[in-house]
Amino acid sequence: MAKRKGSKAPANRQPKPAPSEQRSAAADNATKQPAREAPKLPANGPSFRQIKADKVTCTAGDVTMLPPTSLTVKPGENIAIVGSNGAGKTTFLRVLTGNLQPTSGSVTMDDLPIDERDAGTRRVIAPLIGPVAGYRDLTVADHLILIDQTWGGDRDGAGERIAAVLNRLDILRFGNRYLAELSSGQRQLVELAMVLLRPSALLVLDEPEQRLDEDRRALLGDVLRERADAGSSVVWVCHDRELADRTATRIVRFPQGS
Ligand SMILES: Nc1ncnc2c1ncn2[C@@H]1O[C@H](COP(=O)(O)OP(=O)(O)OP(=O)(O)O)[C@@H](O)[C@H]1O
Repeated sequence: MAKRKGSKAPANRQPKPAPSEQRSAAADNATKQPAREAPKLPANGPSFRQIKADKVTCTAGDVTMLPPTSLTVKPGENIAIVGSNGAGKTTFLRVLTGNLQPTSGSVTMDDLPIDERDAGTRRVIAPLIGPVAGYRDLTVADHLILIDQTWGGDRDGAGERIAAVLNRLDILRFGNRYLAELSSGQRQLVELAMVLLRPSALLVLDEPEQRLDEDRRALLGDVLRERADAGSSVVWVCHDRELADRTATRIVRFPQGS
């Protein structure tokens, strides 16, 4: 039988794995790390001196989505925003992260305007606001590798970094699952892993305690405290007042002045 020209690999050389196989190998490494006492996650991002929202408002037609609100965030702060449904908390997080332009007022980082399309803004702020879209045919570890590599992680260290985040959130065993194979609480933890993994100096989280049981809420509190202790900052909306009280360095009630 005729052989196709050049189809035979040299005997002393293994064929190179396809990029997708390389990624899967890294994913396997990420999920095969031995279970151990989860160490604290290192602070892993750039820095800022001050992020300042100055009298921002948002309106849509005759609806006031956000009444005048001001907030200054400094490194190491862990600020929990609390308040009733419809008070404008999510709207404020979107304005703070540069996802939504305020109708009036301004948001600046070190005196420059915030804009989520700007790479400098995205390097500093890691938002988790609303549901995260995922790929049906990528596992949890595959998603994390995508994020790690997109944010410039070195390839050799990816498995270890991903295992550390999964381990810290006690979800290492779900690394090889598809997102559709997770419970809503497990999915919430995976989405948290996605923002914890990437470099940032400010985490902005909308109700990260949602769908978590009591133990996982306590774990979430520990992880957020660690981030702030390491000099990173956190601004999060929380409907669990007890968790907010024992976790945050500052509580801000919305609407302001109420
Ligand atoms: N796209 C929109 N168009 C018009 N009004 C909106 C829009 N999105 C939100 N709103 C309104 O803006 C106000 C603030 O909404 P927002 O989601 O910021 O509240 P919240 O404090 O996060 O509430 P919750 O605690 O229920 O999550 C609400 O009255 C809401 O109905």
